[in-house]
Amino acid sequence: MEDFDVIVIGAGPAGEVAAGRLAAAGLSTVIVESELAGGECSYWACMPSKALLRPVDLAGEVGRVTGLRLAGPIDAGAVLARRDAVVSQYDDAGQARWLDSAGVTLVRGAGRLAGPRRVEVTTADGGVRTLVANHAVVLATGSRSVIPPVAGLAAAGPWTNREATGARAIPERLVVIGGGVVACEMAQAMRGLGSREVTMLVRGGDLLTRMEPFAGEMVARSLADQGVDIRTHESAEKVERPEPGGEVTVRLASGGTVRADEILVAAGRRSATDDLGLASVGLPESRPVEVDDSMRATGVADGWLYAVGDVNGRALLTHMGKYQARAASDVIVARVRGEADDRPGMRDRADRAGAPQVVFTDPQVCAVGRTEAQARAEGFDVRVVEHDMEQVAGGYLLGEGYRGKAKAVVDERRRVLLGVTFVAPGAAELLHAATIAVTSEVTLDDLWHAVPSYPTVSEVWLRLLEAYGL
Ligand SMILES: Cc1cc2nc3c(=O)[nH]c(=O)nc-3n(C[C@H](O)[C@H](O)[C@H](O)COP(=O)(O)OP(=O)(O)OC[C@H]3O[C@@H](n4cnc5c(N)ncnc54)[C@H](O)[C@@H]3O)c2cc1C
Ligand SMILES: NC(=O)c1ccc[n+]([C@@H]2O[C@H](COP(=O)([O-])OP(=O)(O)OC[C@H]3O[C@@H](n4cnc5c(N)ncnc54)[C@H](O)[C@@H]3O)[C@@H](O)[C@H]2O)c1
Repeated sequence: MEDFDVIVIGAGPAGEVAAGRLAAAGLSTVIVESELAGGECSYWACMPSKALLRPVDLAGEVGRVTGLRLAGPIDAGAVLARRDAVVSQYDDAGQARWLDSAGVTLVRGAGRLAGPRRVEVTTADGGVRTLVANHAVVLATGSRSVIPPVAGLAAAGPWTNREATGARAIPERLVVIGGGVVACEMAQAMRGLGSREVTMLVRGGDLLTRMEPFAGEMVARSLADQGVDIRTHESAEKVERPEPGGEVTVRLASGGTVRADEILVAAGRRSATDDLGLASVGLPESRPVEVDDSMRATGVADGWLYAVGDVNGRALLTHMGKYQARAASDVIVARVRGEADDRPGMRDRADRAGAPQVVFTDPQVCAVGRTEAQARAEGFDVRVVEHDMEQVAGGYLLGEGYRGKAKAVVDERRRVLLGVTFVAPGAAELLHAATIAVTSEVTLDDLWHAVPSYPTVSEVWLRLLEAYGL
């Protein structure tokens, strides 16, 4: 039996941030990892997907600038090699060194709760190590892809985010199940990198349904212009792949058939809580771990269990998992020291207000706070202002055919922003200004004095305020 002040299970971004901060505060900290330190984000999600999308994005930009022209198609082989470098050739030695330098003990194996403050780790050789926490256990086990129960789908060996972001070659023909973030980003990447046919099967009528409706519409238009075949109100009824790795045939609910070389399932994710021993501490299995705003698991006596990142289901985003990890670790340290545990940084308020997110399609979708529909459903006195971003000098200058749209959702009672969405090429870096305004509840009258430079796309802020009537 080995004892530590805190045990963290899962060394993805959320777990690593929690462990690093706890160790920096002087608590003896162990982190348990069953695969690669760095987690889904580093090897099979954020990092490789953005490495694949970056050249596609830039090619789109070049295509809009008069006088510039790509010399030929994107060199997909070089892009895949660059992706391999971005994921450190799927080797976590660098992350392990960082943990070591931060004073965190890394234990490799699958962690499982075995009663209060006790974790059993099954190691690669089949051995079991028992760890005991003096103060707290932090669950940071992330999430896994959902494979819908479509006949023949699981047996067809579909791609999930792992195989798509880790592709060894670009498939000639790809069929994608889903219309969410992974589906849109990967459809864009594969088409841009050379797939001849990309077909998206979208259950409902729209893409990116958690965003403002115009976001999904603009991304759909752009994907269609690039040759992606988007089939809305369509789903796979049966999947056949007689030869492993051979052609896939998808029978559609509407009666048709799509044939492809690969099938990507991008139908959402579920918290990685199977086989985590949650029942041993009285929590339901196979569900997100419910937490309060200090990230403490609800319903666990003595409050020693915390959950950060995808595993708690609050916001499946790396930056939000890391934000939650900072709150949880500071709270744990304060509670160990007997200090106030409710200082300003110690409670999650950003998730409730609407986490910021960028979808790295062309155009990029950047949103923070509530959508108009959410704000109305929550009973706010809502007013909406919108502006087309190509009408801003900075946008117009970015290229021929540049199109963008901004929308702000205003709380009329307080004259503050409840949410902002930008959909435009290269808009990602615009988002943080909106995040500051929404989070800090800056009044529109104060925003008026934040003068955007000419001629930048940020002048859209001025246009939104003018549209409001300032
Ligand atoms: C294709 C794709 C692209 C994405 N792009 C973005 C993006 O651009 N920006 C963004 O913010 N988010 C993005 N996300 C979401 C992002 O990847 C996740 O929100 C993030 O990885 C969550 O971090 P985490 O630390 O909670 O979990 P994870 O990154 O999933 O890490 C969890 C870790 O826990 C380990 N683990 C699990 N169970 C055990 C166990 N029992 N014992 C020991 N170890 C265990 C796992 O091996 C893993 O290393 C993307 C997701 C996908 C699928
Ligand atoms: N740039 C980013 O920030 C980024 C990029 C990728 C992923 N992510 C995160 O990862 C998470 C997972 O992404 P995702 O795209 O897998 O999920 P998602 O929830 O965004 O989209 C899931 C899609 O699958 C569809 N779907 C669900 N069940 C289905 C079924 N049975 N049959 C057919 N279609 C079905 C949904 O209608 C939806 O279109 C997201 O919550 C997102 O926040 C973030």
